[in-house]
Amino acid sequence: MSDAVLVLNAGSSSIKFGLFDISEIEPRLLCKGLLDEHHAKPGFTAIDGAGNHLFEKRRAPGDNNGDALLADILDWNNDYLDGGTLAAIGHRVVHGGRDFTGPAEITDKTIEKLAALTPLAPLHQPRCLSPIRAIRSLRPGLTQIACFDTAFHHGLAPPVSRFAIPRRFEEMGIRRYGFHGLSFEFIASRLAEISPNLAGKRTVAAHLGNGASLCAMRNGRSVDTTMGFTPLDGLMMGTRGGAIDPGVLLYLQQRGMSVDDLQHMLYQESGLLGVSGLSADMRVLLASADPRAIEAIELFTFRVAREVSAMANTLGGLECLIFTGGIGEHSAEIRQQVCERLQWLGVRIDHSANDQGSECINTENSRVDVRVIPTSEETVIARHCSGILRAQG
Ligand SMILES: Nc1ncnc2c1ncn2[C@@H]1O[C@H](COP(=O)(O)OP(=O)(O)O)[C@@H](O)[C@H]1O
Ligand SMILES: CC(=O)OP(=O)(O)O
Ligand SMILES: [Mg+2]
Repeated sequence: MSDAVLVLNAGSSSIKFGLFDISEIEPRLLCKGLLDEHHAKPGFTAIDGAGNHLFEKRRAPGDNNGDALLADILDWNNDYLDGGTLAAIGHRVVHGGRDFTGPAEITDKTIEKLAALTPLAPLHQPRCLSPIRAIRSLRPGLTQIACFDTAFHHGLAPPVSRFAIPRRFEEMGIRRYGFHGLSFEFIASRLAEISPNLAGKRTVAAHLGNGASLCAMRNGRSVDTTMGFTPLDGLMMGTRGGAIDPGVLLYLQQRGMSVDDLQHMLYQESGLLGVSGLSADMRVLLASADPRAIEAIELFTFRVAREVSAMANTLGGLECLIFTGGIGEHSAEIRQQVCERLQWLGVRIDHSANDQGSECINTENSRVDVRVIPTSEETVIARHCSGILRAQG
């Protein structure tokens, strides 16, 4: 066994990991899994690239110390690699701010700069930084590389990147950054693999997971996206409401709501959870007959379709629509509801292809190519790590 990289993807609702062999230019997935701190018995499970169960380690109920769980994964990796070397750990870091426009090797200075961005992604940044810090103390000599959700969008320029507020705030870095860039970068690479013709189309990629955003892209580049300065903007999400009239926030503050309470409401109590009053999990809502669940789903699909139209405006048309993320990949019902609202843009889906979750789900007479493409942020991170390690020799 040769060199490998371990990738950690700390999202808002899960911590995913992937172990990749990087002896060839294109990293090869060896195994992947979920680190589950909230399970009754915290621990992790691992499956191989074909989905076969490989390993499970569980701790006693309540023993959810993140550092101990990471130590378990590192120990298991050691056994699994059987003499192979763990060359680096790659991390998804949600906010790179102004300073990080591409992958970066982690140093104490990097950690300090990334920690300073916590107010811009309070749900995510601490979850990304905590394993980085833990591994620095568990394996001080091990190379760690941060790959940023914001980096794919770093070429966004005015007017797309700009808020209509006084310019002095833009000089402070208050602009639209965009997120889910590692996922969109993966989608762009898949489109190029499927056909160069597809990659050149005016495309909107819909990453619909616990967090959700759209990316307008063409020829492998982001030209617009729905998230902004923080991952609160744009679409409705599991616990985030997306775009909101800022006057609501002023009003609530004037009525005595504290900044912390407001932050909690916007990041943790809104979205599908807030509107349904039942759950942030789309599966639960789709299975429910409660009218509030139905209304939450209706608002979700309405907002996706509305923002797809806005992205089509930036692109000057819509030729390709991609669904990805936990909801986008797995829910035929949500894809159908979104596509129904986009018929005026020429979107037509084949219901049986959609129900089967086929890759291509548009009808022959659809003006828009509609695809379901499973994303892999972990693969993109492994590619960046491999590139950096190769460049270092
Ligand atoms: N079969 C399904 N039908 C509808 N929604 C699903 C399905 N499977 C997963 N999901 C949704 O996907 C969400 C998780 O998406 P994912 O992209 O994995 O999350 P994260 O944003 O944490 O990376 C879950 O909250 C759930 O709502
Ligand atoms: C940026 C973001 O919202 O990430 P996630 O989907 O993992 O919550
Ligand atoms: Mg995610």
